[in-house]
Amino acid sequence: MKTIILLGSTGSIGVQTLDVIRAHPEQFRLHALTCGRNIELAAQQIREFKPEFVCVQRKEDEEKLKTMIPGSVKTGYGREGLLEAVEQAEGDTIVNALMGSVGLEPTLRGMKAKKDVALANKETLVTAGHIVTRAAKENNVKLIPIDSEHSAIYQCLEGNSEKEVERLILTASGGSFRDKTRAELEGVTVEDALNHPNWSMGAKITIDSATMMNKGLEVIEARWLFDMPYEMIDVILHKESMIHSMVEYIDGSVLAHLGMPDMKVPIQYALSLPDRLAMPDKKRLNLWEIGTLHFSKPDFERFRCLKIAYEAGRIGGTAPTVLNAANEEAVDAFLNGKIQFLQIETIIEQALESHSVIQNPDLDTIFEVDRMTRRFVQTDMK
Ligand SMILES: NC(=O)C1=CN([C@@H]2O[C@H](COP(=O)(O)OP(=O)(O)OC[C@H]3O[C@@H](n4cnc5c(N)ncnc54)[C@H](OP(=O)(O)O)[C@@H]3O)[C@@H](O)[C@H]2O)C=CC1
Ligand SMILES: CC(=O)[C@@H](O)[C@H](O)COP(=O)(O)O
Ligand SMILES: [Mn+2]
Repeated sequence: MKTIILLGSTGSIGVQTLDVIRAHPEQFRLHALTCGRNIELAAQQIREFKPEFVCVQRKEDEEKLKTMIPGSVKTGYGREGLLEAVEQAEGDTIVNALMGSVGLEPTLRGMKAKKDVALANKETLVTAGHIVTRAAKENNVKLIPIDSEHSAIYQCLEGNSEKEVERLILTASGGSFRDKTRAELEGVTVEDALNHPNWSMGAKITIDSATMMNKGLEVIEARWLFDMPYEMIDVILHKESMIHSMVEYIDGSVLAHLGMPDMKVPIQYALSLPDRLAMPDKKRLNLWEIGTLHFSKPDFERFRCLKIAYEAGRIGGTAPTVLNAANEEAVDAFLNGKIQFLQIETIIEQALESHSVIQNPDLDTIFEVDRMTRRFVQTDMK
């Protein structure tokens, strides 16, 4: 029986993680959960899964939540509450399904508390990949990818020597606007952008997918998870999202991971590996029904965020921290109707241009650069 600490239980990945736990009560038990502001859903989850510790984002919500759940459940709120959740004595594995760089500190504290981390929260690796991967090694804990592309690559690497890898190939759907020209992106709406063709996900990642910053963040995520240089990480457009990613070896063999787009599969694998558990109700991939899969090379001028992310990744140091923080702020502004879709990339470029990169930053520097970048973007948008 594995005990789970789930950060971000009310989000898209969080809810699907609970689906996996529900389906395998003999394998997994929920020890703690955290949510942001959706305390109604959290209260339902608490009544069903009976965790011993729960945390919400705001103090006023903690008080409200206490009136909705059994008095025996311990509660917390905010940053301290998140850290208390990951430092619980019980809990083998943390599932980090938080959105944004708020997930960084809980990941590091959880590793220090000797917990394995199953990571959906890619922003953590983008903003401080060198610190997170070092913490995993120093504390001798596992850092397991949940992101579908990285789960695919992880599986395609299994049983093979990393020295024989020629390149990693991340597949990209192209997002909600994959068939639009750059000119057609002028004036697209939030509603259109949130309409992802293949995946039902949280709002922020769905916008990232539409700008293709999601793939840029994933390139940086892959660089840290698999310790590969950017020259060995490629992106290919594949609109069906059925090949989840590939690894090409030095003999020309390409290993791919295929399946229907469904995040429960990589979530379950991250919790059960090296074993695989059954998923009886899952819609199976029938290639004879699908017939044709499509592939093309991404145009870096059309998908400028992908180019910007590669550049920031290659510069290194605090550049990816700025990229991530500026993107989080810009996407939030777009979702709230404050800016146009194409301004997202412009804002990120401006933030990067005005920043003097610090190489090999420590954690305090990362936090400071994250804060300063958010302030820069917010001031710039006024
Ligand atoms: N959704 C997907 O299919 C995939 C997601 N990912 C990655 O997984 C992560 C989560 O994505 P997704 O589930 O879509 O996101 P959602 O926005 O759906 O969920 C985010 C979760 O984090 C909580 N949260 C947000 N901000 C805070 C905060 N400041 N303090 C505490 N809790 C907070 C939310 O709480 P509440 O809602 O209660 O406010 C919610 O539970 C992201 O990094 C994303 O890139 C990766 C691959 C696929
Ligand atoms: C499900 C998942 O892992 C997402 O990150 C997904 O990959 C988004 O799709 P695209 O970024 O390829 O549109
Ligand atoms: Mn992904």
